[in-house]
Amino acid sequence: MSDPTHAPAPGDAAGKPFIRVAAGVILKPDGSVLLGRRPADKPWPGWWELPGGKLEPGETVLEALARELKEELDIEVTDASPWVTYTHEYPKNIVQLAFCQVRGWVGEPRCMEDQQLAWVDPSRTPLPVGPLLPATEPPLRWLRLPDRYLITAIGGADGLAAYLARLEKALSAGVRLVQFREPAWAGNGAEDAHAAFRRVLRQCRRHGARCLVNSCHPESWWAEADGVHLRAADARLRAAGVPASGADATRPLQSVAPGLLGVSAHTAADLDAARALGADFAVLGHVLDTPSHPGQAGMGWARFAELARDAGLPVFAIGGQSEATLADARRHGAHGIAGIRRI
Ligand SMILES: Nc1nc2c([nH]c(=O)n2[C@@H]2O[C@H](COP(=O)(O)OP(=O)(O)OP(=O)(O)O)[C@@H](O)[C@H]2O)c(=O)[nH]1
Repeated sequence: MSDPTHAPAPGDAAGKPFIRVAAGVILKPDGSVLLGRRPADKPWPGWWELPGGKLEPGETVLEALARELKEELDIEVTDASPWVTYTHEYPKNIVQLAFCQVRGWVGEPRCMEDQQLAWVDPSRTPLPVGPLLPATEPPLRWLRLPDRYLITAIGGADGLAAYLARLEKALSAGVRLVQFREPAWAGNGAEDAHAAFRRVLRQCRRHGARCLVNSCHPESWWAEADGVHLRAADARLRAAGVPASGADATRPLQSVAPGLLGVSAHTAADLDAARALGADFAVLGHVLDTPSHPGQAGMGWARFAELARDAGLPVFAIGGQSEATLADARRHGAHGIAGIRRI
């Protein structure tokens, strides 16, 4: 779970200058990301950051990004998409950073401003460079989140063997984040579902994948998992400090469920709750029509993009998602895709 104090765009309530910045998360196909070391003549000299800089008046984020990466690295951006916009309060100013993923460019990045450059594998901890600017730590952490999130729909004991075979295929194909979610388990009740959860967990761990447990399951299971995924209503109650039935909403989540914290969201208020709780990510939808919500139209990509832009944390798109929609999801600001059937 991350530090919950970073709300987006608090304005300059503290009387500090408010600065808007576009920062490039320049990614090679092997997952490595480009960092730059700030030159000696700038504030925070020697600290590492993502390439980018301040928006000029009238510029969009993507325009500022393209200009800055040309000036700083001498590359032409050909494929960039918004990712997470995050606000950090420094002692002297408030910086709103629009982190954008850059997956296509022309030219070889080179130092144009006396900075030092390094390609690093974000999964390595500690990173093999010096200290990162405080506001640059969250995006490096978010890069460790897989971009596909599989949610179980086993149904009951009768379906378990077939499901485990499907899960094995998904894990072998590279899925590294799974959520056990069985709100209507059919069979011999909770004990049976608990045994199924443990089997799913073991299978995930054999592949180095993390398995979160949905908050529809008893709190007593949560510490066994690699994190918890809160339903939207549970997250709103917890964010408001209201005790939920069957769970002690006032107990700090970290003490009940160490590890990752995911939150389901359908509205801006749900995303606010996710951020207030310091969630690592949210799952927003449903975006496209899906058999899980028959007769209910999806929110569509335009609304998804609008909500994701202000979320302040990585957002997975859910509803009608599959490998075929991953590029669309990224273009609209998603970190990745989540789903039951086609992940
Ligand atoms: N490009 C970039 N800036 C960041 C990151 N993290 C972070 O806090 N910042 C802050 O965002 C602002 C970026 O502005 P900038 O690079 O255009 O300007 P600067 O203050 O370095 O100097 P300058 O305006 O004199 O060139 C700085 O205040 C910097 O501290 C990051 O990862 N990348």
